[in-house]
Formats: sequence, C-alpha cells, structure tokens
Amino acid sequence: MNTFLTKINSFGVLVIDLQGRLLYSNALAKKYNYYIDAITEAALSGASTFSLLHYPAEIESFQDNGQMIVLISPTNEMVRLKKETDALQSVRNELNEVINSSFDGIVISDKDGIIIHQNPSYEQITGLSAKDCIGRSLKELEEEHIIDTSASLRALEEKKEVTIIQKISTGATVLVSAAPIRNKNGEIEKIVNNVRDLTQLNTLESEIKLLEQQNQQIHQELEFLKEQNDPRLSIIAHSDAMKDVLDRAIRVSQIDSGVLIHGASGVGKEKIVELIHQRSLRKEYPLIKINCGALPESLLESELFGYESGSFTGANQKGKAGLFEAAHRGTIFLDEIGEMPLQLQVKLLRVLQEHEITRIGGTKPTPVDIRVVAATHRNLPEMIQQGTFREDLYYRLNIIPISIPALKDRKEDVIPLIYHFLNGINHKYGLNRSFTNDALIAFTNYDWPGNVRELQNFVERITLMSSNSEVGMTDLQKELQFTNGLQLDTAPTANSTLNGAETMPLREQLEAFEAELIKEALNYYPSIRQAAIALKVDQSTLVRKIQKYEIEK
Ligand SMILES: Nc1ncnc2c1ncn2[C@@H]1O[C@H](COP(=O)(O)OP(=O)(O)OP(=O)(O)O)[C@@H](O)[C@H]1O
Repeated sequence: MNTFLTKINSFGVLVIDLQGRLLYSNALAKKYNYYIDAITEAALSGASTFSLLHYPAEIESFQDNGQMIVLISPTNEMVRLKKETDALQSVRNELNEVINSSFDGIVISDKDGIIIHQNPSYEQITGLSAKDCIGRSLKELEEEHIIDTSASLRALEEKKEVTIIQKISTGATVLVSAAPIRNKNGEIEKIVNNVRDLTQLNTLESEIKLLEQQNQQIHQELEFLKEQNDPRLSIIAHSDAMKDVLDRAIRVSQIDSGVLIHGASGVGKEKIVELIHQRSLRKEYPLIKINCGALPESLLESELFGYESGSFTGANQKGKAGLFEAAHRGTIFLDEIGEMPLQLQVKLLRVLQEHEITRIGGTKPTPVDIRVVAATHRNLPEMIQQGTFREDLYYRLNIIPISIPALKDRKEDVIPLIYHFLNGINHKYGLNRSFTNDALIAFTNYDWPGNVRELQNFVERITLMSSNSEVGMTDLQKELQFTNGLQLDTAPTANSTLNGAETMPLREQLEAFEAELIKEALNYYPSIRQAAIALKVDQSTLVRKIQKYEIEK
C-alpha cells in the first residue's frame, strides 16, 4: 500500500469509469489536461505507452470496482533529462564549494559589470562583505571610492585579461587579475576576478628586506671579526683612548684626505695606517711604506721620485720608477715625516698639490693618484717655529690628525695586549703558556717606554725562554739580566697611573677585562647559551658572572 501511495504521489493519476468519463485527476495529472481524452482512450484500449509531442509518457492502468485507475509517468527520456539537470546542479554546487574554499578572493561579475558572486576569502582580504557588493555595479563602487579602479571594467573594455593593483577603502591593497569568460560565440558573459592580499605580500617583502639588512650587518661584523683574527690587522683597543683612535681611523679610511698620525715609537702608528688602507677603496692597490728618517737626503729623493737613465753616477742604465709612481692608485705611508729634509718637503708639497711627479733628471711629469698618510713622533708645530718644517706642508698633511697615546697612558690595554701576543706565540709554537698574577702585575706596573713594540718583544722572548708552562717572576728576573734598563716591580709605582687614578689591583683589572669581554659577547650573540659557547664556559658560569658584574642583557 505504501508503495502504491508513493507511486500515486509521484505519478499523474486519473480515475475514469468504464465509459471513459473522468471521475478524478490529481495535481500532477493536470499538465496532461489537453490530452485526457487521448490518454483515456489509450488506457481503455490496454496500451502501456502514450506519446504526444511535449509529453511522452508511460501509462499503467487497472480496473477496480467498475472504475479504471490510470497512472501517468514521464518516459525514460524525461528521466534522463532530469538526471542530467541534477548532475549539472551537483557540478555547480561543487564549483561553488571550490570557489568558496579558495584562499584567494574570487569575485564574479556579469557582462554589465554587476557583481553576481564573491567568496568568503574576498571579504577576509578586503573587508567588503557580500552584502556590500553582490548586486552592485562596479562602476558605482568606483564612483563611491570603495575601490579605486575596477579590474573587471577594464577587462570588459579591453576585452582581455587585466591585472592591476587595487586600493580598497578599508585600507587593503590587493592584486586583482580579471579574466573574461566567453560563451560559444566568443562574447564575454562574465568576468572572474582573482584577488590576492598585497598588504601581506608587502609585509613579507619588508620582512625579507629586514632579514637582508640583518644579513648584511652580520656579514660586516663577520668581516670585522675576520679582520680582528688576521694577525696582520688585529688591533687591540680596550682603553677608551685606543677605541677613539680606531673609530677615527675607520671613519677616515672612507674619505681620501691626508692623515697625519702622531705618536711615540712603537705605539702602533703603522698598524693604524694598514687599517686605513685595508678599509679604503684603494685596498686593491699598493700600500707603500718609507721611513723618511732612515735614508740620506739624496737616496730618499731618488727612492721617492725615481730617476731617468744616466742622471747620476751609479744610476741604473734604464732609469727607475720612484715609490710615488709605485703607489699609484694606492696609499703611501711617509713614516718619520719630521725627518724629511726641507728641500724634499718642497718637492713633496708640489706632488700633493699637482698630483704629478717628475723623475730626477727627467723633464716630463707623470700623473700620480696617491693618498698620503704621514706619521711622526716629533712636535711639528715646534719644528715650524724653528724653521725646520714647512708650515704649508704641515697643513696639507694634517687635514685629519690622529694621535696615539703612549702605552703608559692607556694601561687597560696592557693585559689584553699580553694575551694577544701570548695567544699568537702559543698558536705558532704549539705551546700552552700562561702568566702568573705576579708577572701580570709587574707587566702592568711598568711604563713601557718602547710602547707596544717593547711589550710584544718582551712577551715573546720571556714566553719562549721560560721552561715553565706558567711564566712567573723568576722567569722575568732571569730574562731581565739580559735586558738593559728594564725594571719590573710587582708593587704599584707612584707614576704608574691608570686614567689618572691609582693603579687598579690586578684582580680588579682582570675582572674589569672579563666583564668587558662578557658584555661584548652578549651584545654580539642573541642568547646567553650562544655567548657561553663562544666564550667556552658553562652557561651557568656565565649566568653567575653576569649577575656578579651586574651586566644587563
Ligand atoms: N693596538 C695594537 N694591537 C696589536 N698589536 C699592536 C698594537 N699596537 C702596536 N702593535 C704591534 O706593536 C709593534 C709596533 O707597532 P707599529 O710598528 O705599528 O708602531 P709604530 O708606532 O709605527 O712604530 P715606529 O714609529 O717605531 O715605526 C708591531 O708589531 C705591531 O703589530
């Protein structure tokens, strides 16, 4: 019965009497109204199909109680059409699901530029809801400045795919690609817009830029550290005075003006010149060094300017280029400039003014592009007063003055320098030497008149001569017997001062040095763990020391 009722509901039902008169018809049978007579006739004649142009149908009839019940159902063709429609609907649903779950915003407009669909991502990206957009014309949205330019309208106008950067009134910036969809006649029916969030891309872009900058910074720091590890260039500078010297040298290396370095013998003038040259744009060209006090006048002149063939007895037959020519495009370091004879000072001034030299015995000037860095331990202004140094040359050379203090005036550098030289020797000779505290105190209390050079020589000598792994006062005394005038004292002397204050006890100096190293490591490495690895100490030890020295991370 149930089956019967279900059938009844999905069939057209007619009830007729046996004479063919209509007694009842249900709603579905109404659409066959025009053909009732034909259907009745067919049913009475026992036919099972019935076909008219628009309503091919199957009929099923049976008699009951002197009446005939006729069931009318669409033919298989109709069922097929219905199935196709259902299938199309399900494809359409799937397509909608795909569109709606896309991370890109998708907006579809019709051929008149009216928005007919948008997916949820579009609202997430732009802040414009379906309510704001669907059914609205893109022209209107443009006029109301909700969007600045419509990609769809341009695609409709230009009849091709268009990609633009669009600004939305909500503040978002998006990349929109509008693609026309054509019917089989090639006419545009719809425009599909693909929308990407550029605000996010911009953020990513700035993040990449930031990473690149950090990368560059790290690269520069690495270069600096590499330089520091290069024994030819590493310059120990723990005192403020020496740090200032380094800062000044690094800054001056970037410009091409004359530099005059003042400082006693052995303070590190040549080291600073090397740094200036290595960091300058001239670093690929030679750095030529000459000590103006080491040669007699005539020889110094021929060394600097060169000579033509046969210009003086003993001269090379072919002539010879001088150091100015050899330093072309590079740097020339004139050490002990105060010792340069007056006559040569005049010639040097001409080179600096005219950027050309003429060889001895020659007539033709040769252009030279050189940077001159000069150094002296003499008091040049006093020499100018005495008439032994030319004032005009002094001002030419002294455009940027750098003054390196004597080692006794920057005692904070003594222990770091000792370790620097000691490490070099240990590494070179495969040793593992160290100094006792007494020895370090003695080193710090001494004034080192020969400055860093004297300290370096003494550290090298005493380390190599000692047979103990820890070099102490006995080794020092022994070595002193071979060294004239060097007197080391473990007690602070009246004139051994540190920044004008009394000499700091060694333990405090070592602690100050240790705190300084920890601060540097913490500044350089992003975490305490990495700083501890670099300093080769336990993380817990490092934490304890950070607390002890009250270092802020
Ligand atoms: N700050 C420093 N760090 C490391 N080594 C240094 C430092 N200062 C000087 N030295 C070393 O000390 C020695 C003497 O230095 P340098 O030759 O540069 O001194 P100078 O002032 O030019 O001497 P002079 O005037 O006698 O020529 C060199 O071996 C140099 O490497």
